[in-house]
Amino acid sequence: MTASTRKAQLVLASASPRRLDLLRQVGIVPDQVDPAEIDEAVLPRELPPVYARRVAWAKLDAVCQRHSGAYVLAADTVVALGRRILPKAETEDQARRCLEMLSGSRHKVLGAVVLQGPDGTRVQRLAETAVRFKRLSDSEIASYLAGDEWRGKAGGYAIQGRAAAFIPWINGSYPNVVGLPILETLLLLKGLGYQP
Ligand SMILES: Cc1cn([C@H]2C[C@H](O)[C@@H](COP(=O)(O)OP(=O)(O)OP(=O)(O)O)O2)c(=O)[nH]c1=O
Repeated sequence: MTASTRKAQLVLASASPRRLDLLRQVGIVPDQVDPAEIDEAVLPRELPPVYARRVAWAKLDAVCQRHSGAYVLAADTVVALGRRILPKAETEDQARRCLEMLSGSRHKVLGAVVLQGPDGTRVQRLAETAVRFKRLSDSEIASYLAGDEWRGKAGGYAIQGRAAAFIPWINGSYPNVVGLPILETLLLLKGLGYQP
C-alpha cells in the first residue's frame, strides 16, 4: 500500500470512555485516542448551544495540529436548564445542587460534535435531547451521591447508570445523553468520506 492509498487514521480527541464505547458499538474503532486539555470555563452570558460548540471546537483545535492528514473527532456534552449551563460535577456539593435543580423538571442535553478531515475540511453538528427527571427525595439524592457515578458528568448524573431510575421520559437521541450523538457523528464521518 502506498502513502497515497493508505486509509487516513481516525483520532478521537476525548478522554471519555463513553465516547469510545459508543463509537465501538457501531463498529468505529479510532486508531488513536488523544484527549484535549482545555479551559472549559463558561463565558459571561454564553448560551448553552454556543458554549457546547465553542468547547467542542476548542478540543479539536488543541489536538488536530498533532495529527496532520488524519480525521480528528471531538465532542462536548452540556446539560442545560433553560439558559443555564449546569457544571460537569467535580464535587459532591456541585452534584447535589445539579440534582436539586433537575428534580421534577425537564432539561436539555446538548451534544456538539465536530470533525476535521485529512484535508483540513471541518464540519459540525449539534444534537439535542430533552430529558425529564421525576421529583427526587432528599434520601434519593443522598443515596445517589454516596455512589461515584455523578463524578465528571455534565449535570451531575449518568443516564447509563443508576440515574436511569430518575428518568421517566426522554425525547431525542439516548447516546447523545451518554456522551456522543451517534447518528450525527456517523453522518459527519460519512460526509467527509471516512472509511471504517
Ligand atoms: C448527562 C450525562 C453526561 N455524561 C458524561 C458525558 C461526558 O463524558 C461528560 C461531559 O463532559 P465533556 O466535557 O463533554 O466530556 P469529558 O470531559 O468526559 O471528555 P473530553 O472532554 O475529554 O471529551 O458527561 C454521561 O456519561 N452520562 C450522562 O447521562
